[in-house]
Amino acid sequence: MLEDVVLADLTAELPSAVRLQRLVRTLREYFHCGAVGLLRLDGDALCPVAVDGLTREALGRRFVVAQHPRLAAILARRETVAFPPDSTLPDPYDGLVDNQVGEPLPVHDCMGISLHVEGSLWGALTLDALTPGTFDARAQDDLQRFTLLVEAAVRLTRLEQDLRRLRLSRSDAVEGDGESREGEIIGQSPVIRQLLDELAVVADSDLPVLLTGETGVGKELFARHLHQCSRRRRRPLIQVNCAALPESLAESELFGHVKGAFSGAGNARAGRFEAADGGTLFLDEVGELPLAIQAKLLRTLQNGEIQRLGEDTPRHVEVRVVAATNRNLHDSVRAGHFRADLYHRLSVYPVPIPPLRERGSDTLVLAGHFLELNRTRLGLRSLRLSPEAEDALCSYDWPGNVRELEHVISRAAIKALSQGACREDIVTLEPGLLDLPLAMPSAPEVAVVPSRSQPRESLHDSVTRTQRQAIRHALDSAEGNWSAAARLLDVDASNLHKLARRLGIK
Ligand SMILES: Nc1ncnc2c1ncn2[C@@H]1O[C@H](COP(=O)(O)OP(=O)(O)OP(=O)(O)O)[C@@H](O)[C@H]1O
Repeated sequence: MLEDVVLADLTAELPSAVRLQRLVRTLREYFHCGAVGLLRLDGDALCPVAVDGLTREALGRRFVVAQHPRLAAILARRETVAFPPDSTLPDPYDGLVDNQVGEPLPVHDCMGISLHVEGSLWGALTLDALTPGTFDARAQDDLQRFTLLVEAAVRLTRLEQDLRRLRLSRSDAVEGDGESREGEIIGQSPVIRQLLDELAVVADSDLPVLLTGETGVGKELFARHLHQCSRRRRRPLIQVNCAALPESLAESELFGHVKGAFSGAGNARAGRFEAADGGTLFLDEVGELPLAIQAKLLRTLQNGEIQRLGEDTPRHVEVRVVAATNRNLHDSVRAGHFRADLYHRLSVYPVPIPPLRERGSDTLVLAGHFLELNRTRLGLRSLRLSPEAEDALCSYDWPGNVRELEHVISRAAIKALSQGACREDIVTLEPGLLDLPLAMPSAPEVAVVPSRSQPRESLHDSVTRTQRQAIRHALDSAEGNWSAAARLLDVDASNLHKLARRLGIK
């Protein structure tokens, strides 16, 4: 029964975007139709918040109601409005239905109904069926009946969003409620909301996803979120950092090996692909994968089979691959460092994660989140930013993105505490406290001329000291992540490793 399925989803602990996504999918299955859209009224336009059977472009659209007579007719009434195949009114989804490949919609059935939440018009639900006659009188009645459930799901989502907003707006944190959770995606800016909506849609498909974006934007966090939102969430999520895989071990790490496959292979071992069977394999920094392994990865993506090193018989694996990179893979392909065919396989669904500087007020929302985490860790009653510190955070460019912000706040909080800045249990972060990390020098700026206090330092010593400083600083900023540090210094990760070893940096 449709009611049972929807009710189960309403009471299950699901991210709200996933709940709405499952709802439209359930409706599409129940009504045996080609596409279902749940649209929220935003000013003069209807904006899809969950779709099934429509292309991803539909999600980013604003359908201005006055330009779409079908939508206007649906919004004008409180009961099901049906458009039979002979209706002359244009369908707003022309070219957006998934199997249309941009073709105009053929003769089809359509029906829709307006949705009301807390007494006011909220939006609309639309259904399109490519087989005329699908939406008979009974289907129209059913839609009317189920609308109550759809409205309940929308109301629940709204309540959750209000609660979340309330929680985040309490920058003046009250006594320890410990509600700020690590690993949670924080952000209310339109770009992040749209991103989350998009991920909710793609999560349930098995399409490979390629997350791109600068260092520290949260690619790993979003990859985890994608897995959590997918039907695979009870199965493993296995992460592989491709930059940390030495070429000699990469094959056995990914695909496993049999006993004696190479010297040192004392026992047979399953690789990461097998470990991720039924779940998700997250290939972080995929742009760093050695070319020889790229060919093998491509084969696995093509036929779903892996071959353990030293074994002849292939094994079948059922794995969804999510990859991430902060390189421009187009450039890597052009430079011959990345296979074009693998690039096309991995980027079936590319998801660019926006840099922090494009997320508007999210900088302060995130700062509030990290402050709250530090407050709990440091056992403080209250911790807040001074207005000057807020201004400084907002006017900074954040080349290291959210990771850099996280560090800035942690350092500033600890510094404030260590300097005894506590007054009646309230710590105010003064702007000066942010100066050090905010002025994070890029590599060339670190290369300072020896100071007067070291007049006899040789050129060699001076260079070594500067290199050491720059590497430590970059590693510190990148939280010990070598590839991220290499990117901050604009050097190759393996060169950085070599140089660090020579300089005695562990
Ligand atoms: N929207 C967000 N909400 C809360 N925390 C975030 C958010 N985005 C990123 N973070 C935090 O910032 C840090 C860096 O994120 P993450 O490691 O996912 O970035 P990344 O893009 O994978 O970086 P890199 O390319 O350098 O590996 C992590 O501690 C993560 O939890």
